[in-house]
Amino acid sequence: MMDLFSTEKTIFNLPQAELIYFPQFYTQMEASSFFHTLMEQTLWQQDQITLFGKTHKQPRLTALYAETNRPYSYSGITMTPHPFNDILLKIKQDVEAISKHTFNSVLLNLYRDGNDSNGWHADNEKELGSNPVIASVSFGATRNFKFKHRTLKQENHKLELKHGSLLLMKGEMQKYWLHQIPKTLKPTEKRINLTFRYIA
Ligand SMILES: O=C(O)CCC(=O)C(=O)O
Ligand SMILES: [Fe+2]
Repeated sequence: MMDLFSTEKTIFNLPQAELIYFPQFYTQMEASSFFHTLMEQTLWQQDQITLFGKTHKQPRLTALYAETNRPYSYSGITMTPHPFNDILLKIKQDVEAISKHTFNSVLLNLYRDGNDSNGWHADNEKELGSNPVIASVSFGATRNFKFKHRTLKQENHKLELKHGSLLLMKGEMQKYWLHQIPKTLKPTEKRINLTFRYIA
């Protein structure tokens, strides 16, 4: 049988992190089909976040899907997951096959345009355990993923996350590094990102 996804990959050599990028995890055709289905089927919501005592709307839409209905909290938001659907299960299986890890939840982000963003953070909630493997799949517009080491100031990088790509974050990345999707002034179409996680 023919492989539907390409295993062509770039491994970044970074201190205290393992980052592996598969630019064409899915073909452009498959990726476009996933994008449209996820756009329509996902139960998107926009949460309020409190930062420095002020309440704002989160600058993107999100949705959480998981195998259990236990609530998950991050950045002061508690989300109640929806059960996995067929398309999310299919992507989860593909990502599990290539990463040789098991995931039980996925957080989806919808960046509606260049004004939507995701600020500097690490995915270091204690339910994720000490060195979590996080699999990040992107569909739609290309956006810059920026990542920087918390203390080694010269370690400041960016990667363009493309339509149909997979980025695996492993090792001590969530302990020693921060990442973000900054706003952009360039006219930018919608982008959907899925981060698969194992929540204990
Ligand atoms: O949109 C992305 O590529 C990153 C998403 C992310 O970092 C997160 O949801 O924790
Ligand atoms: Fe993240």
